[in-house]
Amino acid sequence: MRFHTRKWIKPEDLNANGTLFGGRLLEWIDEEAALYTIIQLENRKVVTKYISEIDFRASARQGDIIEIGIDVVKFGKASLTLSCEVRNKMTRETIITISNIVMVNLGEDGKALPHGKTKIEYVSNRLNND
Ligand SMILES: CCCCCCCCCCCCCCCC(=O)SCCNC(=O)CCNC(=O)[C@H](O)C(C)(C)COP(=O)(O)OP(=O)(O)OC[C@H]1O[C@@H](n2cnc3c(N)ncnc32)[C@H](O)[C@@H]1OP(=O)(O)O
Repeated sequence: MRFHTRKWIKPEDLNANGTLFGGRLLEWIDEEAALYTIIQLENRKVVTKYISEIDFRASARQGDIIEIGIDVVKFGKASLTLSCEVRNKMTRETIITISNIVMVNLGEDGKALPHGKTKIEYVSNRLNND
């Protein structure tokens, strides 16, 4: 799993217990999954279709740095299924895991459209193919 993004927990990210607000973390994960999908499928029109069980295993506190990891579970026809792990950068403790996030590639009409991708592509590979 590659951990692309880091976030610094600020006062506005906290819940009433003084720990990281779960809704904020899910917002960051959704954005990360969308960006990952946009880059992999080379299409700006993608949506989140389905998110499986979310296991909050630990929390984070103000000042902590967390990192968000995304991996590909499978390439479907119009879908891309991702998994996610968020961990504390300092302690390496896992904060959350999500096994399946299904993103769907859309056409101009807003309907599911096959993306034609079958494997992860890296920028360096794309540049070599140009
Ligand atoms: C380079 C940088 C650029 C930067 C650029 C910035 C832009 C930065 C903007 C980012 C922004 C992004 C967006 C953020 C994430 C939202 O916030 S998205 C908003 C929340 N999501 C939605 O509103 C989606 C609403 N749902 C829908 O519109 C329709 O259900 C959909 C997605 C079009 C799918 O319709 P459908 O009739 O179910 O389609 P269908 O063909 O049956 O299924 C399509 C695929 O989904 C799968 N699927 C369907 N239902 C399920 C299910 N329940 N469970 C699992 N899989 C399912 C199917 O198996 C199928 O997979 P494939 O076999 O094709 O691989």
